[in-house]
Amino acid sequence: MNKTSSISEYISASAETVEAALVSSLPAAWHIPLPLRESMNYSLMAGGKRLRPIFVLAAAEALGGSTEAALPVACAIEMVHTYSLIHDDLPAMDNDDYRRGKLTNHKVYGEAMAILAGDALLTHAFYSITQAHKVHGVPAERVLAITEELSAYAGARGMVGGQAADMLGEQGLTKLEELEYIHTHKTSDLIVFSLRAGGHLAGATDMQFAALSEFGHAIGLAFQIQDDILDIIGDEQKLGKPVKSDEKQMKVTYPYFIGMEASEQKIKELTEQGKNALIQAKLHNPERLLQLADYLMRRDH
Ligand SMILES: CC(C)=CCC/C(C)=C/COP(=O)(O)OP(=O)(O)O
Ligand SMILES: C=C(C)CCOP(=O)(O)OP(=O)(O)O
Repeated sequence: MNKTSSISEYISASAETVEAALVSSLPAAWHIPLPLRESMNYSLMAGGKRLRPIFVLAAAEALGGSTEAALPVACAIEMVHTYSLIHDDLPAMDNDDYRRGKLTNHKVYGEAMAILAGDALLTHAFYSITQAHKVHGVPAERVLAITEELSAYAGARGMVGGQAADMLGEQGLTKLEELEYIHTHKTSDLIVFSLRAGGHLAGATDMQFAALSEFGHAIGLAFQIQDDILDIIGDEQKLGKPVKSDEKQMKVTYPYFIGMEASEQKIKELTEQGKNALIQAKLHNPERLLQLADYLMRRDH
């Protein structure tokens, strides 16, 4: 992809590359019960913006690394994200019927198979990461660091912890800091992981890792606030999932806490803050990451 293409063209081309890799990520030769294989592929191949894998590729590129070798890690984070959406939609959690413009996984395959598809996608993500070393020759110590970070950012002290706090918060949040904790872990952590994984693949320095983390944290918070705004004013067709879902579940969100205008202002501030952190780190080629941040601030799906 040449440097002068627009950010939308860059996103479409990167998403296509990721999807091609995802299609063959679950080997056809493996003996897997058919409904489980279908249920995994149903959600994995249902579309979605592929934002997190694009961040892996763009971060590797920002540091002059290979995007080809980054693909197994890009696929891995999309598998973790997809598992989290399957489980988030279950009756025991958000109880949603539509996701990515299609019926949710449990609506098609039943709750038991949806839970198992999520479990299998999470497990397969760790297998996929090993392929960065075995197939693409990424040094084992870099793959080890990525594995350790995925377990941290996706697990109990990361996304799962954030989701648990979100569930507990439905009983009544009183402080903005509590909401920020939830967003940091539920949403930012996978974005921070994606950027840092790109950093590991390309051999980032400590200063570069710090900038990638700060950028990811800020962009992740802005992303979740935008998600909550779109839940109020967004278009269900474009989003591919129901709106007014937060209100239905009486979820306390940024627009509820500080109002719509202040939430939009907060998104702008966080985006600027994230971009500044990146600019100061003087990466080799940060353009795409900076453009992605601006693009996400204006997104409608
Ligand atoms: C361990 C699990 C299940 C994690 C889920 C994490 C997550 C970010 C869910 C979607 O959040 P949301 O409910 O705010 O978004 P949406 O509007 O897409 O449902
Ligand atoms: C963290 C949130 C808000 C869940 C939805 O994430 P995305 O908006 O990235 O979902 P897809 O495009 O992958 O479906």
